Amino acid sequence: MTSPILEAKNISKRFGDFRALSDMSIALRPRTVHALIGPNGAGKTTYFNILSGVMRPTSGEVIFEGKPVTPLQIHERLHRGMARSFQVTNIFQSFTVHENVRLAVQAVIKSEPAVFWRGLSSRASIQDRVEALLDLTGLQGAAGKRAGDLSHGAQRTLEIAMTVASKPKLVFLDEPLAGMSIDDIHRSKQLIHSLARDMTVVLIEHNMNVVMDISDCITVMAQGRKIAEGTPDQIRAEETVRKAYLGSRG
Ligand SMILES: Nc1ncnc2c1ncn2[C@@H]1O[C@H](COP(=O)(O)OP(=O)(O)OP(=O)(O)O)[C@@H](O)[C@H]1O
Repeated sequence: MTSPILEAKNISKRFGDFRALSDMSIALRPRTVHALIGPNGAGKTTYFNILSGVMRPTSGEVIFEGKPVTPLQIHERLHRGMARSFQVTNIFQSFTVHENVRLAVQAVIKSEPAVFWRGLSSRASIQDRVEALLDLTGLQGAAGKRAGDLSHGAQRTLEIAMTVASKPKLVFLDEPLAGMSIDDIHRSKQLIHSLARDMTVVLIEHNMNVVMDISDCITVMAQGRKIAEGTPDQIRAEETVRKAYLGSRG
């Protein structure tokens, strides 16, 4: 079996006396889509923040490609190949789509070790990378538009283009399909699938139909614990999952 690209071992998180996460372990296989789901307050965001480096755990360890990354900051994790989306607030609304993507590519070149970006510092290769990202995300047609004039769905897609500018090996997407129209959801599902050809995708998503469609593996959380994990078919068949969701609605 392939070694996991990311592992979390026995992660716990306390906020004062409140235990938000208890003993959460996970192992992500390379080039898969892995979803975190669970009722409101289950601890998904806290776990996501700890895995991606926004927050430190109270105890436990995060390991990327066999090396501990628990104490590393986000930018240090980016150097290793872990990227995370930060919602549309990262987009420059008055700049064009092309300019936004170019800025993301240039920002990575500035911050990355030369070895990672060797051959990508010339103007032509920056342009090539921008075109490749626009192509990947289907945003070529909108390249000259002001980002602020895009639909919500297209802005989220732009955010993904900017997040993967660094060619990460692992990308964290926080509710990438939230607030999207049906058409946008369909396009974004295909985009997430195509990302997983080159990288591992970890996402939090509330739309269960989408999660079932696009995930290779799903971790179900409730009250700060993992209550189930498996393929969409395995999760559908889990009685504990049904109970957790019904419990949260009832
Ligand atoms: N900074 C914090 N200080 C205190 N409690 C917190 C903090 N962040 C989260 N919590 C609590 O931890 C629990 C888990 O929150 P978290 O946001 O991780 O859940 P979630 O599964 O992402 O929920 P949702 O689906 O509603 O976003 C909640 O009870 C929340 O109130």
